[in-house]
Amino acid sequence: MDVVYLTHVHQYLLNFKVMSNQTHSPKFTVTDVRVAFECPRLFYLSKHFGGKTLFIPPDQPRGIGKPFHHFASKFIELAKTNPKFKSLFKPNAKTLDRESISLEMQRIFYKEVFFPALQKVATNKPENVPALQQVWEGLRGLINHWSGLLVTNCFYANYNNVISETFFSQELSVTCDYPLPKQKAQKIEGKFDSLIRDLKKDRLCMVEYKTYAPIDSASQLAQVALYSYILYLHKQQPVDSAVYCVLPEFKVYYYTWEELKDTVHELTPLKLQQMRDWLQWKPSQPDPPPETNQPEKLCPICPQQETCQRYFPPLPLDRATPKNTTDDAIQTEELGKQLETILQAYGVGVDYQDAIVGASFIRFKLKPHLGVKVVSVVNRSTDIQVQMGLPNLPLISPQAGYISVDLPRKDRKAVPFKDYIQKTNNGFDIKIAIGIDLEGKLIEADLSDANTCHFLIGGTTGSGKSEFLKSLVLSLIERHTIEQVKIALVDPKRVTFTAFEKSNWLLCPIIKESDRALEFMEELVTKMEQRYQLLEKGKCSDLKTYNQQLIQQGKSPIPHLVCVFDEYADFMADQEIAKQLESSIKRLGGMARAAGIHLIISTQRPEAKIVTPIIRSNLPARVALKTSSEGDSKIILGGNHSQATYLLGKGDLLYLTSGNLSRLQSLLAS
Ligand SMILES: Nc1ncnc2c1ncn2[C@@H]1O[C@H](COP(=O)(O)OP(=O)(O)OP(=O)(O)O)[C@@H](O)[C@H]1O
Repeated sequence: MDVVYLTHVHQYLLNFKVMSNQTHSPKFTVTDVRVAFECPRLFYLSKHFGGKTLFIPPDQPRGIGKPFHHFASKFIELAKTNPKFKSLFKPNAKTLDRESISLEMQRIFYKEVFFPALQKVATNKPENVPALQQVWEGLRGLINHWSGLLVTNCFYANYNNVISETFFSQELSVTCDYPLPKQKAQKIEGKFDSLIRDLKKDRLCMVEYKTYAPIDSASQLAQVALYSYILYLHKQQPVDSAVYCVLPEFKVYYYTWEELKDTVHELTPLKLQQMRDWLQWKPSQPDPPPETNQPEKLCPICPQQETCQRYFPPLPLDRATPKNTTDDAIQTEELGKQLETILQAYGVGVDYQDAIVGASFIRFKLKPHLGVKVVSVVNRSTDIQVQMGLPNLPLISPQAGYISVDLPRKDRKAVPFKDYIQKTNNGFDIKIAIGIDLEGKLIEADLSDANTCHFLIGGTTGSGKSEFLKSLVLSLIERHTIEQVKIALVDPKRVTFTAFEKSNWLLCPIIKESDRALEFMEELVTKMEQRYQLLEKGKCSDLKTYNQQLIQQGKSPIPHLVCVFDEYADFMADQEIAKQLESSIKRLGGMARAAGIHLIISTQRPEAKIVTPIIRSNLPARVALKTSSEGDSKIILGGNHSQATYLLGKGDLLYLTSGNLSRLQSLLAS
């Protein structure tokens, strides 16, 4: 045990003595409330011993929060006082160009404030320069966003006042006595980053900056809801909230006061009471503050991991939660009942029917009472997330006879490839493995079927797209001979398909360059045309029948060709290449199935300009792994299918074929 830790414990015991003599409760900050939502143990440790409380994902920058906050408020200060900023908004609002205003504001701020500071740091502490460069990246996004707001506000305010009316105030300390049951109250203090006004909406908005992408959106919501509430008390008017995540890329999470006001009263009193109870706990007592309900996500990046492990050692075995199936079933039943109760509390009457435990999530079946609309359950997804402490919104969908609410499993299981796919010969059926359904059944797609002959696959980084593509290719290899199928792999990232580099099933070496990819797509078109001529001669409608004919004549069949194209967005940056690629996909998509040629095209960035309508309409089957937005999900799955954004990543996927959407877990091949 180190000395610092022992000193902390000693300090704590002293504090504890003082605290336990107090009759009134300790003060909480809004940050304490956020931390308590994220992890009661981290809350406890930070209140007693201090220390860091941010869960920063490992790949994101550290130590830039303070300088970022400093420069963000410097920017507002400069914008309010420097006449050059004002003059940018002098022309008629209709003629203002947001982009050039943004660049000009960045230029002035860089010259007058940021660059001198950077120079100083470069001279005195050159090791801090990279961090400052990241700060600048974040500031650019922020200034860009604000320029948009200022331009809009110019329609509603005189150019002279628009800046001061927009940036209402900064870094303001606020406090309130939050009412608790039995006439008690809890003092809460907080210091928010900025208060701005959207003149179009005629709304104040509290802004929190974050220099990393927060892991737990539920606690973020609880935090901003509390700020909005305190500000509402102070200002006596509705106050929206926004979280600006400035890095790794600028993103705004916006919550209206109407969305927040219920949240705050539903969540805060119970949490405040729990926080008071947790703080009373002493190491010698039973029932310490519980661990976070997202241990998999948060514990590995906990800033006080070691202290926590020392302070809250695992329970002895006889007290640890038993892990037998009866208890699992009881827990599932309890969760189902909890869902029922939560929805009931919002006036949404449902009956919990039963649950199916899948590899990565549990599907709860809820039957809405007669007259209860499905949408009223869907609309409560944020409340379910917050009340049940879920890392993401749950996926809620109407099903035949019930509404399904999918909640993530804490102990999710991988589905090993070898358990489902054995070396077999599929004969003329060219099938690929998609994943395992809730009943544990392998779902496959037959590439000869017009609905599943070509695939569009999308998913953000970490969604499990590469693993999915690998298991798909392996399922072809394991069950088909090289006479039945040949595979072409296009891999601009150069790392996805390395395991297949020497495979006998490859039609040609793995394609990594855009020129070669274009050439190859042209070759596929030519091959398709040649095959059509053969089919015509043999009077066959497709390759399957033609091959049957060949085999009857004692000849070798012609193999199906499956082209798996990873990250094709990388090739769409160049307009000329994009056009040619699109034209090949169009020709192949429309006709290649009959010739036994199949396209499986995947992208990490399913943006409209990459997944163009032509590409979409020629790739009928879709697989969406977790996407980074609802919009991306809609682009892959079409229509209004925004669900892929609520998937859990790591191979959790939605498979759309002939209008049916199924949630599957992809196979993991070692
Ligand atoms: N089917 C699966 N079952 C269990 N874990 C999986 C599965 N698929 C992926 N994973 C896990 O998720 C992580 C990310 O997977 P993968 O590399 O395939 O993601 P990706 O979407 O291709 O992301 P990137 O584009 O960043 O490589 C992997 O480390 C892997 O361990």
